[in-house]
Amino acid sequence: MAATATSFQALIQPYSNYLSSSSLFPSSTSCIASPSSLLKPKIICSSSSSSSASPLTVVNGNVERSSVVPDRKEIRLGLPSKGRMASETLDLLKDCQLSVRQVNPRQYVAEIPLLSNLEVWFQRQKDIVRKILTGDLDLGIVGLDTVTEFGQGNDDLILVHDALDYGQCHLSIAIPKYGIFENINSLEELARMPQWTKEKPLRVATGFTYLGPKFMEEKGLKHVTFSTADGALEAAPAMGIADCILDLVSSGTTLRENNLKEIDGGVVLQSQAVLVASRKSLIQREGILETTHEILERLEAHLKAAGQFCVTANMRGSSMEEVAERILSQPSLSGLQGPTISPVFCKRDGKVSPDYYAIVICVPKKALYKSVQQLRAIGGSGVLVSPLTYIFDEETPKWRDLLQKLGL
Ligand SMILES: Nc1ncnc2c1ncn2[C@@H]1O[C@H](COP(=O)(O)OP(=O)(O)OP(=O)(O)O)[C@@H](O)[C@H]1O
Ligand SMILES: O=P(O)(O)OC[C@H]1O[C@H](OP(=O)(O)OP(=O)(O)O)[C@H](O)[C@@H]1O
Ligand SMILES: [Mg+2]
Repeated sequence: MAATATSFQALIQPYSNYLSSSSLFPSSTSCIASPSSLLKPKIICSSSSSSSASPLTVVNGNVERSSVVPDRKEIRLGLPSKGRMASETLDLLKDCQLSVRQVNPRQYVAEIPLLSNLEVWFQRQKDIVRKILTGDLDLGIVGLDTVTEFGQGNDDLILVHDALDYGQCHLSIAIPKYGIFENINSLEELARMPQWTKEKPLRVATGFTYLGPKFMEEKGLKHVTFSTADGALEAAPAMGIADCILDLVSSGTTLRENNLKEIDGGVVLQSQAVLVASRKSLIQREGILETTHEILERLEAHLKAAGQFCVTANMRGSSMEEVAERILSQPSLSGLQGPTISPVFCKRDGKVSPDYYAIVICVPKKALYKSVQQLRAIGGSGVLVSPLTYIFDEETPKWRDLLQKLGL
């Protein structure tokens, strides 16, 4: 087993079994057995209202919950209260006709009028994850990085939708471009540097005090120590506080501006916004499965539609089959399940017959112009392009997955 010559060393070693799993959500992992939870003292507080009540254990800000969900009627959904995910989350819900009605921005409770048994609670992202674990929230929309860092492999967290298509970033190690790191370009090379010893370990600055040590341990890096700060981590190497950082990257601008570079094999996690839920809530709380099903169906149908345009065009031809053959001869015109073709009837010389055909296809947004060119090439005219609100599949694949995860 790899040893880390640090203040983490004593903490990591006894828990190496928990750290060695490569799965994000190993079924047997407990959230209390983690290096970061052990960084802070366990606070044991007794309930003052009842002498017989069992003490609450607060671990790394997470209150361990009982196996029974708190007794309340409403289903609670946590949404980011501020920051870069907040407005995009509200926009996504609005696009799914699930607009959130908030009386004023400083009020932390709101509603989605279409979902009558649901309360929305605006919270910091990490608190959404913590509160799902304590049972104070049932569902939440947050970044996968936050779920993974603060969920710490807890089996109660279930990803209902793992790709909401915004908030994309990755958690990555970055090292200086200069000095002893000039020719270092991979995690392997970083690990092999002779500079890191028991007495003088590699110093990593990160806000991810659970995932950081876990990743280094899994990659077999010896002699690593971690320090933490709440932001502007990119300054740490230049300030001499750390040798490298482990932080979120999206455009890469902050790294570049601070003379830092990513390295091969240094990505810990790819992240985007996800819908997460408490397994216990999903199983025990009345009405939650129906509400989750509706949210999930709308999300999936909207996300599928968001990448497509609906294209209609007119086309002359001798029959529907002949028109279909011409359309299907073009690679960008096959639509979702093939083209819809309807005859457009005209009266000529007193006789009603199909004069031309109207075709309807779904086209990926990225391929729109190519599709229009191909339509024209086979005699299409009067091409109309409109956005799509939803594409409902016969069955929601993610719903099937969820039922399977719940053993239902
Ligand atoms: N470039 C990025 N940097 C940081 N987070 C990003 C980036 N791009 C997307 N994200 C997502 O946004 C989340 C962070 O949002 P934000 O910075 O608003 O919150 P925060 O500052 O971490 O929250 P808090 O103030 O509660 O600590 C990340 O967890 C991640 O999922
Ligand atoms: O790759 P980029 O697009 O440059 O984004 C990455 C930066 O954005 C985040 O910081 P944030 O803006 O949240 O400020 P913070 O450092 O105070 O956390 C993150 O911690 C990085 O510093
Ligand atoms: Mg930052």
